[in-house]
Amino acid sequence: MPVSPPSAPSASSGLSRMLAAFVREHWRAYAAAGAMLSCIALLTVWIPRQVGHVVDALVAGQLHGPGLLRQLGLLVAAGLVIYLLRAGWRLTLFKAAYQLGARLRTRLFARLALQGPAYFQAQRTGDLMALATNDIDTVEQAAGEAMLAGFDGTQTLVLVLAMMTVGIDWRLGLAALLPFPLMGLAFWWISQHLHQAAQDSLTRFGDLNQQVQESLAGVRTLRALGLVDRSRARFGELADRAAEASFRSQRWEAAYEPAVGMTLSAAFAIALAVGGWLVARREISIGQLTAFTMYLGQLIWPMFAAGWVLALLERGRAAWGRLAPVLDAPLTLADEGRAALPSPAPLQARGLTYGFPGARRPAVEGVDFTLPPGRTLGIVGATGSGKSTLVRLLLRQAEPQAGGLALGGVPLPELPLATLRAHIAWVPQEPFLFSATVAENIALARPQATQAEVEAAARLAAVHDDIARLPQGYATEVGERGVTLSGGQRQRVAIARALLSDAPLLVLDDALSAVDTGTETAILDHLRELRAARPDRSVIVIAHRLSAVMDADEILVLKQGLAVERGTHAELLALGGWYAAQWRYQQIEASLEAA
Ligand SMILES: Nc1ncnc2c1ncn2[C@@H]1O[C@H](COP(=O)(O)OP(=O)(O)OP(=O)(O)O)[C@@H](O)[C@H]1O
Repeated sequence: MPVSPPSAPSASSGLSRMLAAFVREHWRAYAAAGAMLSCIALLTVWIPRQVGHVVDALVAGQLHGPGLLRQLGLLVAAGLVIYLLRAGWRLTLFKAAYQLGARLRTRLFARLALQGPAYFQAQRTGDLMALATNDIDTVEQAAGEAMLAGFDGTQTLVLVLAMMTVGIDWRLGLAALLPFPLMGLAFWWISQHLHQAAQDSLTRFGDLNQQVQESLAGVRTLRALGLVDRSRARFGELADRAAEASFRSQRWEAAYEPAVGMTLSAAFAIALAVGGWLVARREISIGQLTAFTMYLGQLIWPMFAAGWVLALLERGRAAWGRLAPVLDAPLTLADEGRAALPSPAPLQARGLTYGFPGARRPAVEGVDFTLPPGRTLGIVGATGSGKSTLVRLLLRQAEPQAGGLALGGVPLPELPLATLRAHIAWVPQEPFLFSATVAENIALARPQATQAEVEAAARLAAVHDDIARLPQGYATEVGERGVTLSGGQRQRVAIARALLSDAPLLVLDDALSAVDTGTETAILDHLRELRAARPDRSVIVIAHRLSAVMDADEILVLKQGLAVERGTHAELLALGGWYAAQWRYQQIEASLEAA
């Protein structure tokens, strides 16, 4: 589901509230930048006035050699100071604006880190990535360029208007300003369209990002299925749409320029006609008319600034409209539990029931079990029978609709999530390896672990020899998603990671599916030996291969979410149900393979 933009007014007030809070916090930087801009504005309006005086003095023959040079020197010095102050305010202000970008990115990441899987199922990764990059850049520009250009433009406008009307001639001033209300109307009309265009452009960029993310993640599948051409065409189509949307937005932005140009041309024409008439009547001097037209020229900046600021704010509003719902989205995973975890803590499930949204029947229904500390629970069943759903409920990636799980008698929602996560070491069927060395990947949950501890965990997971054969051994970078390791090696690195974490409950969720039977036996033997050192460590083994659970203290057989059989390996064989049939089948399969 794409990130949906809320209505424009709420985005607008939200953006101004957020920006106001940011300016309050960084008021020193904004005040310093404002003061520099004020000096610039004063110097800017001083220059035409001075030029006017010089022109009048020259016309009257009162200014010669050294005096003229001094005046010119003053004007050059004023230009230089303006240049330095302009550099100063930009440096001061943009530093603050970049801090806003960094802060928003951190806030976004922190919020996303708290969301549960249900949230990510409803969001597109590429869209979220676009928010973290493109949309935040756009908001940052609203806080930097837009705020100060707005301030600068306004104060220049006020000063220039004052100089034109009060300082020179109010009738000439008013006459020259006649075309400006029309420009205001044009600005309003353009910004309405620009908001929509900017929103569209950001959304299209999100679509494009999503396509990049999906294509890169699934590049091998695309190649294997010969879908590269189709994917390229789709990508081209989305890139074209994003470019078109950007162009539409730029086109509306560019519309400010002719509006300013036409208004100023009209103002110049009026000023020259009315000014010429006033000069002829000797009500103003030629120098004053010169200064007046220079002031009119100076209005170009505030006008362009207004267009630019409006464009930046509209784009900022559109971006904030996409960002705010993600930053404020209610958490899909409540972390309100404050109870302490007793030790030892048996795991209990009572009437555990969960159905995925929209599913016709529950994925897990009325499941009961007890796993005392130090014991092993095996969970088996046909594919889709609800084994992984049970683990999801245990990790609180989803909340049961009926019944529940408790650790040491404390219902899971009453425990802080951090406590629950520290209690469980989970190895999924398809573990994720980060772009780091093998050693760092193993030591993920305990970065302070020594090399010897990392190696010991790798030996227990029967992956040490494989790692030793890698080019740089434990220091080998496994690259994005561990592409250099096989599926079975990745699984064993993840098992080593879980064993090193020392959590009291180890959950192997089909985590031995990609290793051969011999390696599986070795790992399970190691786990059994480990039990001697940590007698309170419990293990849940989910497997398709029954040899992985045959030594478990209790085995649960799931069928369409229901626990249909339970007992030890021997009891289940004696029962003659699904387990016994499956066991026989797998034994025959193994002997055929051996032959
Ligand atoms: N995210 C999901 N949304 C909707 N339905 C889902 C989702 N994940 C699983 N299911 C459904 O829930 C049921 C149980 O799935 P689950 O993954 O728990 O089975 P499993 O026993 O672990 O299967 P396998 O052995 O293939 O991993 C299946 O019918 C599956 O289609």
